[in-house]
Parts: sequence; structure tokens; C-alpha cells
Amino acid sequence: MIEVTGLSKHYRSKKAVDEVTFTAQPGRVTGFLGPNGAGKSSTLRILLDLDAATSGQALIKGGRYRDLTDPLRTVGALLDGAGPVPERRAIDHLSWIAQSNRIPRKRVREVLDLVGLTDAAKQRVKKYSLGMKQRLGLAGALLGEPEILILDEPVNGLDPDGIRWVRTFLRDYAAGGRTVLLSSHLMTEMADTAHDVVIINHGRIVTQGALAEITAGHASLETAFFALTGDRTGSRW
Ligand SMILES: Nc1ncnc2c1ncn2[C@@H]1O[C@H](COP(=O)(O)OP(=O)(O)OP(=O)(O)O)[C@@H](O)[C@H]1O
Repeated sequence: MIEVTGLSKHYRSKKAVDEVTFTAQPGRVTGFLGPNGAGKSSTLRILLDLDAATSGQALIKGGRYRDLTDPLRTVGALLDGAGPVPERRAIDHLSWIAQSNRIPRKRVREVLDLVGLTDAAKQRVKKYSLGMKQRLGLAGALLGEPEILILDEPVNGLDPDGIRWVRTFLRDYAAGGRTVLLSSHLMTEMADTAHDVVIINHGRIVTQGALAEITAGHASLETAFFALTGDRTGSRW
């Protein structure tokens, strides 16, 4: 389980994250939704101890990320900008992570297969398309067969087949009792993927709950968002 409580992150006078509280439960895919600049990545970075909170808490299984005894086997993460060395072959990139975390080498082949990169395993990452890089990032997140997945915009750059694959994969992953938290600014996509949604706008939580509850009385998740925020432009999504 992921528990974020009263979390704030200020960059000088900018309140990027403002008293954010939500949970992501095991067995569920939780969509963390909001327009560009809403505060999603800042929240996820704090959760993964890549940045410090101004105040509040972000806990994984009741503790901080830095205190996890076996982080890669507990949490798999995919964050923007945390890419592999471009000159490296995909298989070498994954093998290096596996080796440094005492993960058996055969797991590298398994995750490459899982994300559909077996045939491109020996290519250098600089030759990968954006979608292939996303798949490789996911493969890295899955290496430790973690019980929690934290993914920042995982469908960015994927083609429709890739998007469908991610959706099915994450739902199946959560069905096994695992916790999946993914951020997105794509409401339509999230409506097909998440069981629960947490909507953030201008650093503050607008609403959260089961997708069906939030969309009740609205034509779509998108119209629910605009009704809840009074934001009619939709231009930043
Ligand atoms: N290191 C930083 N220094 C100053 N401001 C920052 C920094 N990182 C983020 N911000 C600001 O904090 C706000 C939230 O940014 P954040 O990246 O968390 O949003 P986001 O919801 O992930 O957006 P996107 O979908 O565009 O990635 C934005 O206004 C952003 O400009």
C-alpha cells in the first residue's frame, strides 16, 4: 500500500504539491491524474525519495522508500528522465541492474519477453524509438517482480497496441494483489485502466475514489474533471 499524507512541496514561492493526501491500495490500479504541471511527478519523486518534501509524508508499506530492505523487489518505478545510457545495449542495461540487485540473469530475458523487446534486446538504446524506451523502462521496473509499481506517464510514446498492452498488463498485475500507481494526463486512457483515480490540479487534490463513483452522473471522466474544477479550457491536458 502507498500512503501519502498532507504532502507539500514548495519550490520557492511555488506550491507544486499542496497538502496532498491519498492512498493506493493493493489489488487496485490507482490513476494519478492531472494536467501538465499539476504536481504528479513531484509527488512521485518524493515517494521514491528522489526529492525531499517540504512537509508531510509519503510512505510505501508503512515506511519510507530509503528504509526498504530490498527496494527493487518491493517497488518497481518508471520515471521520466531516468533513462539508460544511450550507448548501452538494452540487454546490458537490464543485466547491470539485475546483477547489482542479485536478480537472476534469466529474469532479464523474461522481462524483455514480457515487454516485447526480445528481438531488439541487443540493439543500442540510442537506436530505440520513444515507445521502445518506454517498454525498456517498464522492463527495468519489473525486474524485481515488485509488489508495488509506480509509473510516471507509462503510455507516453506508445502506439495503440502498446497502450492496450500496458492497460491489460497493469490490470493483471494488480489482480494478483499488487499495488499499481500510475500518473497520466490522459483522462480517456485512465478511464480504461484505473480502478481508482486521484485527481490533482494546481498541486491540490480535486477528488479521489473509485472510478465509477467519480464518473457517476457525468458523461466521462473528462467531463467529471471539468465539472469538479470549473476548468473549461482543457488546453493543458
Ligand atoms: N525543480 C523544480 N524547480 C522549480 N519548479 C519546479 C521544479 N519541479 C517542478 N516544478 C514546478 O512544479 C509544478 C509541478 O510540476 P510537476 O512536474 O510535478 O507536474 P506534473 O503534474 O508531473 O506535470 P507534467 O504532466 O507536465 O509532467 C510545475 O509548475 C513545475 O513547473
